[in-house]
Amino acid sequence: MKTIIGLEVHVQLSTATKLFCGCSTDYRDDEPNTHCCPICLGLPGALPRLNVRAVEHGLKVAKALNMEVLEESEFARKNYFYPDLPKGYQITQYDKPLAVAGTVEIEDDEGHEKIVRISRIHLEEDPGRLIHVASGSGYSLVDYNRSGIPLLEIVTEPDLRSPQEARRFLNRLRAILEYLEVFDGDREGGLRVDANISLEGSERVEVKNISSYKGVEKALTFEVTRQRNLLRRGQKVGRETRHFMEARGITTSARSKEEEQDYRYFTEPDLRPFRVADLVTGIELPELPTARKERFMAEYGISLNHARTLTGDPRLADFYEEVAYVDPFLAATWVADTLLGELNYRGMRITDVPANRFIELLALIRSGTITDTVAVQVLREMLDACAAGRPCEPPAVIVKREGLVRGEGEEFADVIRDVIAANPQAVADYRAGKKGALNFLVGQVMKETRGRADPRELGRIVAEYIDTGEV
Ligand SMILES: Nc1ncnc2c1ncn2[C@@H]1O[C@H](COP(=O)(O)OP(=O)(O)OP(=O)(O)O)[C@@H](O)[C@H]1O
Ligand SMILES: [Mg+2]
Ligand SMILES: [Mg+2]
Repeated sequence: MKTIIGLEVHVQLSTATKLFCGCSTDYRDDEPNTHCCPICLGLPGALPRLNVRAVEHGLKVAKALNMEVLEESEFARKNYFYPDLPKGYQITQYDKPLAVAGTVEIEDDEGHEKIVRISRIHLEEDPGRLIHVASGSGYSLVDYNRSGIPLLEIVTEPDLRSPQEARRFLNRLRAILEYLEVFDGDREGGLRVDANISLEGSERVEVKNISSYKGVEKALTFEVTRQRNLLRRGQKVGRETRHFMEARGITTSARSKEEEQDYRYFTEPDLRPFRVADLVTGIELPELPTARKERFMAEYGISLNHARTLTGDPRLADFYEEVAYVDPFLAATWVADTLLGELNYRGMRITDVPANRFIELLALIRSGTITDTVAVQVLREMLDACAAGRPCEPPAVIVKREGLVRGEGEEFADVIRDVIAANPQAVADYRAGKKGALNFLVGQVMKETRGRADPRELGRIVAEYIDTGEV
C-alpha cells in the first residue's frame, strides 16, 4: 500500500521587526506582552504596514526552491474566533501567494536523488501564544509577543513516500533556509509542521502543529500503523485533523467542529497588492547546499558522503573549510565521522568547538605524533572542557601531560611478551589460523599501552614474535 505524504511547513522568518508593525521580534527573554502595539494587538483602527524584509526573505526562498514568482501578490483575511487572535482574523495569503511550483532535491529511501515538488509559499502572521494554566483554573493566559511574527508557509505536493523521507526533506529544507539566513534554526518553535498523510485510495489525515523533525517522523510512523490497522480491520480512514502528543508519540483526533469552519477568506482591504516580480530581480543567492557539496568534492577531493554530511549545516561547512587546509581528507574524516558523534553525545554544537584547537589536533594526527586511538581520547578531553565551560587546552599540552605520544613498536616489547605469555589459548588459536586471535592479542597490548601504539604495526610485531617463537 503506497504511503502518500505532503507537508505544510511554517517557518519563522528572521527579521528584526514583526510583519506589519515595528515591534521587535526578539522577545526571547522578555516578559509576556512587552513587544506589542495597537497593530499586533489588533486594536480597532490600527493599520498594518508590510515589512519589506519579510517579503525579501520569502523571495530568497522562492528563488532557492526554483519557484515561479507571481507578478502580483496580495494578503487576505482568514477569519476565525480564538483568543490568540484579537482581531478575529489572521492576515495571510490565499489565492495570490508569493510564488508557486518549486522543487527540492532529496534522497529517497534507496539513496537515489529525488525531486519533491513545492506547490506554493506564502507569508502570514503568527498568532499570540496561549498558556493554559491548569485544567479547572477557569482561565488561560495569553502572550501577544509572538503575535505578528512573520511566518513563511511552504507547502509541498504529496510527493513524499515515507516518514523517513519526510524527515530528510525537512533537514534539507532547513539547511537551505539556514544557508539563506532567513531562518534561525535554534529558535524555539522556529519551524512548525502540519503533516498530511494517506494510504493510497484512502482519505488524508492532517496532523497539526508538530514542532520538531523527529516529531514529524514519529507522528507519521504512528499514522502509517494506525491507518493500516484500520484498513486491515475493514474500517475506513476518514478525512480528519489530528493532534500529535509528543510525549507519548501518538496522535489523537481533534474535535471536528473546530476544523470545519468556513474561514470566509477575502482580500485584506488595509494592505495593497504588491508587485513581487519587481522585487525579485534584486535578490541574490548565496552558495546553496548542493553547490557547496559539489564544490567540496571537487576542491577537497572528499567523498560524496562526507561532502553531503559536511554541507548539511552552513556552520558545519564553515568549520570544515576553516580546518581543511591541514589535510582535507583527514579533516573530513575527523569532522564528519568522529567529531559530529562526540558533539551529538554531549549535546554540543559545532560552534562550541574552537577551530584552532581542532587544527592543532589534526596536525598531531597528520604528523604521526599520536595514534588515532589517542587522538579520540584527547578530543574527548577537549570537548569535555568546552562543555564544562573550562578553557580548552592545546592538544599538545594534554598529550605531553598524560604521556600519550605515539610509541614505536619495539618500545612495547615487554608488554607484548607479557600479553603473549598470559594468553596461551589465543596464541594457539592464531597458530591454528584464526585471524581474530591476533586482533585479540593486539587489543590487549593496546589496552596496556593506552592506545599509544599503531595497531597495524603492533599486529605485525605480535605476529612476528609468535612466528619466530621469540617469546
Ligand atoms: N492524498 C493525500 N495524501 C497526503 N497528503 C496530501 C494528499 N493530498 C494533498 N496532500 C497534502 O496536503 C497538503 C494540503 O495543504 P493546503 O495548505 O493546500 O490545504 P489544507 O490543508 O486543506 O488547508 P490549511 O492550510 O487550512 O491546512 C499539501 O501538503 C498536500 O501535499
Ligand atoms: Mg496550508
Ligand atoms: Mg493543511
